[in-house]
Amino acid sequence: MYIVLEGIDGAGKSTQINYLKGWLEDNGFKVETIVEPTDLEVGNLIRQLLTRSDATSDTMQKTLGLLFAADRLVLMDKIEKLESERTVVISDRSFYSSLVYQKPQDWIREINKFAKIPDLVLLLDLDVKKSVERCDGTDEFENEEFLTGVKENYLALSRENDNFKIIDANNGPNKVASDIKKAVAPLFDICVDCIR
Ligand SMILES: Nc1ncnc2c1ncn2[C@@H]1O[C@H](COP(=O)(O)OP(=O)(O)O)[C@@H](O)[C@H]1O
Ligand SMILES: Cc1cn([C@H]2C[C@H](O)[C@@H](COP(=O)(O)OP(=O)(O)O)O2)c(=O)[nH]c1=O
Repeated sequence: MYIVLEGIDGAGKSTQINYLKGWLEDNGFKVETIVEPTDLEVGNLIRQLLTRSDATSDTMQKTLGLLFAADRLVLMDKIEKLESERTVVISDRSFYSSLVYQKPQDWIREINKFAKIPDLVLLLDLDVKKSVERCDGTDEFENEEFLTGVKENYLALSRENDNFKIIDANNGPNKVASDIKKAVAPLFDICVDCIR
């Protein structure tokens, strides 16, 4: 099982992944978490480029698109191996992030053709103003105008793909965690009514 948390910067992905991992482990499942970009060589290069003032330029967005795809490629074997060992994989971001942050979208789809399609995408939908408030502003993407476009792109993707479930990330952490559990429970035959 390959589950992905998506959402704009500061939506609560890292926070919720830890809750979800613990809950699934309490229900008897083996769980591994991964994050994009990785902390490997390509991922570290990406994080450096994200702080450049021209990070949102057309050329840099194409460069970043290629680098994110290269960084992701390495993860595909890891996901395959974990799934073969019946381990649940929960990822902080996926190729959907490239589709909503980079452009042109048809080209991004092309260079990510290798990427595995998640069984479930939990889109943590947060108000853009809250996102900017929560972020430290180190990367160029963390501005209201850019993230407004990203949020719209996410919602468009959720309308086009039936593996997406939208979670209201404007609520407190416990309510968000409860909504995520209710969305995930059916995949694991866990009783939804037992979730507080
Ligand atoms: N539901 C929430 N309500 C208020 N603050 C939150 C919530 N979830 C996370 N935060 C805070 O917002 C910031 C970003 O959370 P994080 O989980 O790192 O988001 P992401 O991984 O999506 O960037 C952190 O300071 C975290 O403590
Ligand atoms: C995986 C991925 C991330 N990103 C962006 C989203 C974030 O702004 C940044 C990742 O930096 P990060 O600090 O991990 O942000 P977040 O905690 O919000 O995930 O890279 C892309 O633009 N394309 C991608 O394919």
